[in-house]
Amino acid sequence: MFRRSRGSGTGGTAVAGPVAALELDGVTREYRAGVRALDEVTLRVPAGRLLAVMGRSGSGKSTLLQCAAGLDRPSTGTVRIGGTDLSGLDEAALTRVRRDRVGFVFQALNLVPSLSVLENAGLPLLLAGASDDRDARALRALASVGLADRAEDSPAQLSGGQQQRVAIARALVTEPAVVFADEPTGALDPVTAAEVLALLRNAVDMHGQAVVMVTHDPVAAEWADEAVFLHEGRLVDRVERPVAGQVRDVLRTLGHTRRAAA
Ligand SMILES: Nc1ncnc2c1ncn2[C@@H]1O[C@H](COP(=O)(O)OP(=O)(O)OP(=O)(O)O)[C@@H](O)[C@H]1O
Repeated sequence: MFRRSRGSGTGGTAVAGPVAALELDGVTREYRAGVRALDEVTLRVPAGRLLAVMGRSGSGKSTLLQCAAGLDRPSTGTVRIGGTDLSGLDEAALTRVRRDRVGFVFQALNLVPSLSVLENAGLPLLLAGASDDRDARALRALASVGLADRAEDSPAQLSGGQQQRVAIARALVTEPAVVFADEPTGALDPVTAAEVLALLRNAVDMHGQAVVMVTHDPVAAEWADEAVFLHEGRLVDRVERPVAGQVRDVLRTLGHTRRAAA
């Protein structure tokens, strides 16, 4: 059984200090003029911290993740990854930041079915042009999620939880400073979800990575050092060391249905 534990953390999202793994300053994203999917969001995620991003459907969570990860450009405001201001980068430089400093885990697993588990885990290294030690690094990443013995299988031969662990190995293989996870446990049963969350927690506690995780699940949020809450694009609340009951209360206050906050 996995036990939830937390590292010491290195301060809240709003605390100034040494260069943060991720910083958003006044980030606004308008898909249509006058309609703000994100509205002046400011937050700071130091290395060694797991942040849960919560809020009802349509509150801007995915938009925040996309802007923070350099997959989308804010309308106004600044995103910095490891101190690098993304707005100053052209597409090629932005691609390099995404490739070298960022890892992604999505609910839709998007493993490549025609590639082996090992090849999937090593894909970011292939895209980065690393050749010599690609398989060894991919195997190490697979070992870190307990799947070294499935390296030669195809993704279809694995369970949903195992596939999500491959997706985590793939996100960690480049040893990125920041890992973004969009509903990483949304499709998993509670035990398998706990295994996946333990892996993200381990990345934070053992390797000092920053993890930003979108989740609807108050129990998943308990694995975070801090939960922040979006409402109509605005960051309206934050809870240090969240516990599920407290998170449910905040979600209800923000108009979550009982079912969504269960
Ligand atoms: N590409 C787009 N074009 C126009 N509007 C968009 C686009 N993407 C998102 N939106 C709008 O921006 C707002 C925030 O959407 P977003 O997907 O970030 O919310 P969310 O909190 O992630 O929702 P969910 O929990 O349902 O995934 C919503 O009103 C949505 O309709």
